[in-house]
Amino acid sequence: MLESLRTALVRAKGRAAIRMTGGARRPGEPPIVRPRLPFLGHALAMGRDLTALLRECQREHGDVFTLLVAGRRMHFVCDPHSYPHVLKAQDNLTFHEIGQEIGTRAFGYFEPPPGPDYDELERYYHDHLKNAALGPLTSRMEERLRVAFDRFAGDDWQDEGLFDFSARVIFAAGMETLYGEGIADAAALRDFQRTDRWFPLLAAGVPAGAFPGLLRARERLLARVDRMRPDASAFIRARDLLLARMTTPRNRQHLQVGILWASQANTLPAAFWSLAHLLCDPHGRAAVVAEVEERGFADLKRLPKLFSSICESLRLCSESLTIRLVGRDCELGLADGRSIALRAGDRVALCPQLMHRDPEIFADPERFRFDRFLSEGGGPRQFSKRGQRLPIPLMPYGGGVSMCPGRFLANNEVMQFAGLALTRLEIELSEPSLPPLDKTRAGLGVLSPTRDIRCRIRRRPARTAVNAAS
Ligand code: HEM
Repeated sequence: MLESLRTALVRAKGRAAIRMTGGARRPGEPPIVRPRLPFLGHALAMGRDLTALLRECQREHGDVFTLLVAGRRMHFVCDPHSYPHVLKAQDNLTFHEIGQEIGTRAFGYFEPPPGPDYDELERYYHDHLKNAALGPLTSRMEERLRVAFDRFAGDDWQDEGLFDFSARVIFAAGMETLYGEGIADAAALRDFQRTDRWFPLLAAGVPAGAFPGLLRARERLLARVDRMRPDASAFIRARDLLLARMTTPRNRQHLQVGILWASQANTLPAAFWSLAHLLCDPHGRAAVVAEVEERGFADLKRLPKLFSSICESLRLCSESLTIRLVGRDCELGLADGRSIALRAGDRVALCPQLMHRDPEIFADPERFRFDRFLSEGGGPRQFSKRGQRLPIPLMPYGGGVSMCPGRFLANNEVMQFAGLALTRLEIELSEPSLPPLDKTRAGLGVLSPTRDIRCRIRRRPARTAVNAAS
């Protein structure tokens, strides 16, 4: 009795030590970067500038180290050659629980129970967001973008914030492509932005009830996506019908709002940066405009310069973490032949932003070069580190089991947005350089600018309009 009490006390003390300071390091485990603040650990420094913190730790401790984040041990694997080792270790490293936790915290939904219906729900991403299904979505997006550009830009010059303008256009077109015409008015964008603003805190575990304005905005979005609209995309309609069979009406609404967030939250800032980078690069802009003018939008694969410039923008503005939960005590082999010991309950994280800004991989990494991802043979451009080709040099969409299922649609949307904006509009920036990234959302996807950038915009007069885009 006394013995088991003592064991329980020792275990509780061990757990408390881990939550406060990371606990003792066991043989084979990565070095622990001891935090200054107990429990919160490195969470605040991560919120200030994640990449700077990781770079500093990497310099001091090498390519693998452990940080304490809100009471959890998080092992960062920073050598990009080891990324596939983490992504493929699916027997020991899982994502499902992490995805569920974030979904419940941020959007208030609970996952429907496992079973054949659930597997079908997961398959919908594959059946409706890629391959043959992409054609109708992409055509619809182009049509809705043209309508949105006409709605938000006139024949006379108007002063605008470029971020604000881009968000209005891409939100209206993207939401209407998925959910149906007329659904994305100004109030919908406001409600979306209200819920998005609090996403980092919700994902970190602050209860939604702490933000009454958020709850009201969420309630209005739930009502907005509630109606099963006949002109919604096949993806949304199919999910609606399946969810109606699997879960409560209320939970169905929450799950559909989750998809709304996923489809917009990164696309808005990505669209802004893709356009802004090209506007600041006269050579890149001219090359992309000439390509679009010559080839049009009928086949986006025939626009490699535009595609390369979108990849380059994503390289510079995306800062997502790919996180896995360690299911049981195990060893993880790395690319250099070493193994690290992992404990059940720990987390393993990849931060592709370190790779994206590594000068050994991308020369002059802070500079936007529209043709960086253009290869002479037309295939994907190869990049290497330490003389070895990198298997995944660009990772704005995450990787492995949690890789963004909307990535093909997202690439197409951003290409169409930037290509149409440059060929249908005249845009003059009032400032020569772009604002810095807002690092407070680092780890959660594409970052917004710290402030908007002023510009003036008008529709391109008819005689100078570019043929392909008119
Ligand atoms: C430039 C735009 C986009 C970027 C950069 C982006 C990036 C990401 C990333 C990094 C993740 C998480 C991966 C992880 O945790 O490992 C994700 C998840 C997801 N994305 Fe995207 N995304 C974009 C647009 C879209 C679009 C247009 C859709 C359309 C429906 C979409 C649907 C989703 C969904 C449903 C998930 C959750 C998947 C899951 O939990 O298993 N995304 N996205």
